[in-house]
Amino acid sequence: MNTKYLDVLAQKYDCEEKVVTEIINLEAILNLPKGTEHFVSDLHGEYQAFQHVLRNGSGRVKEKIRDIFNGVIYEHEINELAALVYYPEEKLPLIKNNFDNEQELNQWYKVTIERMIKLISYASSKYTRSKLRKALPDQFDYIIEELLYKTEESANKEQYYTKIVQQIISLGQADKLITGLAYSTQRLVVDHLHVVGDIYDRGPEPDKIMEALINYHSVDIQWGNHDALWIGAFAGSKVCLANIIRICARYDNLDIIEDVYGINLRPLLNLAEKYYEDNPAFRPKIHSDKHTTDHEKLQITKIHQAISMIQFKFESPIIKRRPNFNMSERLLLEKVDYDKNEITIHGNTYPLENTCFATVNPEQPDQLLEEEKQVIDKLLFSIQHSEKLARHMKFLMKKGSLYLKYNGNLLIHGCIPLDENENMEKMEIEGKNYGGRELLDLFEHYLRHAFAHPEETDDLATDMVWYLWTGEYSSLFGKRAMTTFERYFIEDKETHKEKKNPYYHLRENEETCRKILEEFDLNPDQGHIINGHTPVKEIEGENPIKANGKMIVIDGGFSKAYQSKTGIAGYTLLYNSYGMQLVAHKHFNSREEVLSNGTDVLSVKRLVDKELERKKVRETNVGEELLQELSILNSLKEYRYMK
Ligand SMILES: O=P(O)(O)OC[C@H]1O[C@](O)(COP(=O)(O)O)[C@@H](O)[C@@H]1O
Ligand SMILES: [Mn+2]
Repeated sequence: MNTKYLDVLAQKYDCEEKVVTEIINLEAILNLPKGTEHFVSDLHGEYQAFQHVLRNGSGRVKEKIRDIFNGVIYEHEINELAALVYYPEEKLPLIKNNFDNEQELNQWYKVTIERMIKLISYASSKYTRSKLRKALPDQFDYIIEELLYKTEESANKEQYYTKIVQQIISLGQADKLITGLAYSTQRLVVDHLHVVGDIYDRGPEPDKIMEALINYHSVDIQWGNHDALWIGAFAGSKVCLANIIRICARYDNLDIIEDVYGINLRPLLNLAEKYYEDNPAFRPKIHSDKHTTDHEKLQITKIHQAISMIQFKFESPIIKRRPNFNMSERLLLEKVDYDKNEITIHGNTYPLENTCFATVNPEQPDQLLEEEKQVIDKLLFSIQHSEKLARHMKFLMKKGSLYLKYNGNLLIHGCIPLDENENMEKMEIEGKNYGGRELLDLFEHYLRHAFAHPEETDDLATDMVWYLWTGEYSSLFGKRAMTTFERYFIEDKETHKEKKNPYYHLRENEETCRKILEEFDLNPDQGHIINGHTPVKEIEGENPIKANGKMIVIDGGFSKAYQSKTGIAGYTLLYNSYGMQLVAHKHFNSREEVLSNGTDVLSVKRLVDKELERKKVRETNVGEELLQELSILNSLKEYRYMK
């Protein structure tokens, strides 16, 4: 070990006792049970449902409450306490309304604070004191620690405890303390959160999800295809930019672009008003809780057409300058017979409907009008100068990656592209063939390069981000081609089908999954692949746990738009020291419902895997880092203090 480095370290550990204390501390942590990991995916802008799952820890909060209080307090009190932990600010006034004198209220405060302290003590039992301290609300950490370490047997202590609580109440601090305790409990119940992709698109509040993640104590993100699309737009890809606006228009979510991220849509609207009319294929999908007027709907329909046509035009030059993307079949504007209003794809000719080709020059269909170019340039400028979007995208980059190896598992949104014979599919990039892990690493390299060079709009890295959205060997897309054009303009549904990568049926086989885990240097006996991206259709009997438990698919559809297909409202996965449990969530109606009757969204749990022995921190990613630190500290001890 480099002695210079040890000398620097010795400044922090300037006596033997300090080194020894830290060594003992790390050893102790290594022997604690591993913290609980929480996996979610395909949030698709559904902030309300997501934040509920975060607050209740996919049912963990209720479970802990039951562990302590089942048979001790009434069921309605259990529900009330749970609702208080999830939504303290909203629940407190509701409860307080029930009391008509101060004495009763104070008694309730006393009992509740005591119960919450018990809950925190239980929820933190597998953590060190230092970790617990970090989870406590700053302004009350001293007081809570005092309350936590009171010993029930001692009468003196009991008095002391009662006095503290009385003081808190009489000083008007009880609500704040209860709120702080509630958030600490939420935090202790889940140690680390994994978001396995697709935060953006379709739903109304992706920005709020981003804010929640930014404020979350410990999180990582595996990018989904929709997240990559947003990153691409911010990184200078005009075709990605057109896509995100198209999807927002389609789902009646343009306010995300306009109000949340502050992008002026006026130039696009002007263009849309000039060239487009009403068109049934482009009317927004309206959610029931939105009050969009007919006039607004018409405007959105026009914008939707304008931006879709811009998108199709931008696709052509990329396809032409990147022959290795192998997408010439997707040069659809060139396959249209503009006189006959039909298109020939794969040798079949189809009539076109709901077309909106007013800005298309049949001689050169991918040519953008000057106005279209100006609109997209202005949009790109505003997107890249939105402070809020910059903050969100930087966070996606900082915490995100294309895949993650974590505690022996492989987390990936989409797939590992495979051929029918289970071989890693290879893609040629700059004269070399890449497959499997190597291909994914290269994709990630390009995405990061594109992000670091937002001024480049047509280079390979930027085009590659779009490829990740829609290319046949993209690990995020996992399908052969995206049939957006066909779905707007061709009636025959056969043309709408998007053929999935063989991965999606091969992943049912245990052997395939083991092979993939090995490709990523993971132990196939212990590891699992955790996937999002493809909604599991419980309704049709599909099982999210595949390949003898090696493969877990957790996209159950937080996305409201997909819930009729899946039949549930999303899966989440919990992985604690005892094993893995999959939770299927029923529809989340509203926080009001949870608040008023305290009943939770009922969740069904399924055991995926049970650890034979309780898993310790030593066997985790964090443990690996701690072991390294430990070895450095041991070197320091020998070098400085054993001479
Ligand atoms: O349901 P929509 O809005 O038509 O979107 C369909 C498109 O979304 C995709 O499924 C990609 O989105 P997901 O990652 O959510 O599956 C495309 O394959 C498909 O073309
Ligand atoms: Mn996806």
